[in-house]
Amino acid sequence: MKSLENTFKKRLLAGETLIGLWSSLCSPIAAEALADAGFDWLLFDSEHSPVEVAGLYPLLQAAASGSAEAIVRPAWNDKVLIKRVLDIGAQTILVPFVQNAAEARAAVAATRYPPEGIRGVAGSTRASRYGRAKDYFRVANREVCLLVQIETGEALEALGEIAAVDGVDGVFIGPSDLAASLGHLGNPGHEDVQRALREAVDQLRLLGKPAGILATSPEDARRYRDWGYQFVAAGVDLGLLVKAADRLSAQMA
Ligand SMILES: O=C(O)C(=O)C[C@H](O)[C@@H](O)CO
Repeated sequence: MKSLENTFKKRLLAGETLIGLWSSLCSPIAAEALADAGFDWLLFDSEHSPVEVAGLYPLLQAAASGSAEAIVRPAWNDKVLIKRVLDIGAQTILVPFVQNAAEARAAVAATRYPPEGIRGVAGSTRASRYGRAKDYFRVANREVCLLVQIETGEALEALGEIAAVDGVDGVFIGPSDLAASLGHLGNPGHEDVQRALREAVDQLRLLGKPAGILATSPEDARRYRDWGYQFVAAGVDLGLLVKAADRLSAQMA
């Protein structure tokens, strides 16, 4: 038995634009249903949802049969959390709150087995197909896709050095946190924030590093895609559910 190829990474590095959905629901039923909704990727967020590593496991299992590639956002740039998320079979991870090149290098090291990094070794995990993937240790480092998240003005200042870190495959800009950091909490649509988002993608394009972002409306998602963001979450599952429920109840009022 062979290791699974990371097709998200392959497509991203080939320059494809990949449209995804952000998942905060922490529901294996929702994960299974959404994984076949036609998105290229589905991100399970354990930073801003109540799911822990044990709860991520059934989400990854549920999404595995679908056409969307699973991505996990660990709660923090923490080598233990990253190791545990990789062990349960996530191949692509989005590491939040990376502020400078040193933090980006720490994230890279956490995702790599020695000698390239410091990831701890487990014999039988979902990642190694329970030890049956004979090529696993040979290809594991290569198949990890590391996306790092920029969330502050300080991190934007360091964008060039973060993007240049070997092993960083893509840079995701978090509009909500960036808005807060730039003094516009709750208003990522503010012109200062939008200008910063546009300048960030322009800079990343010049550096040849894929840029990602989260939108909460199709209009925003299309605009970000048109600006050159290459992996774009077009919405959040919980938000979609709430909007649809509110609309239905209003129609019945
Ligand atoms: O800054 C952002 O934007 C994010 O990090 C995404 C948020 O955590 C949130 O909107 C996800 O539901």
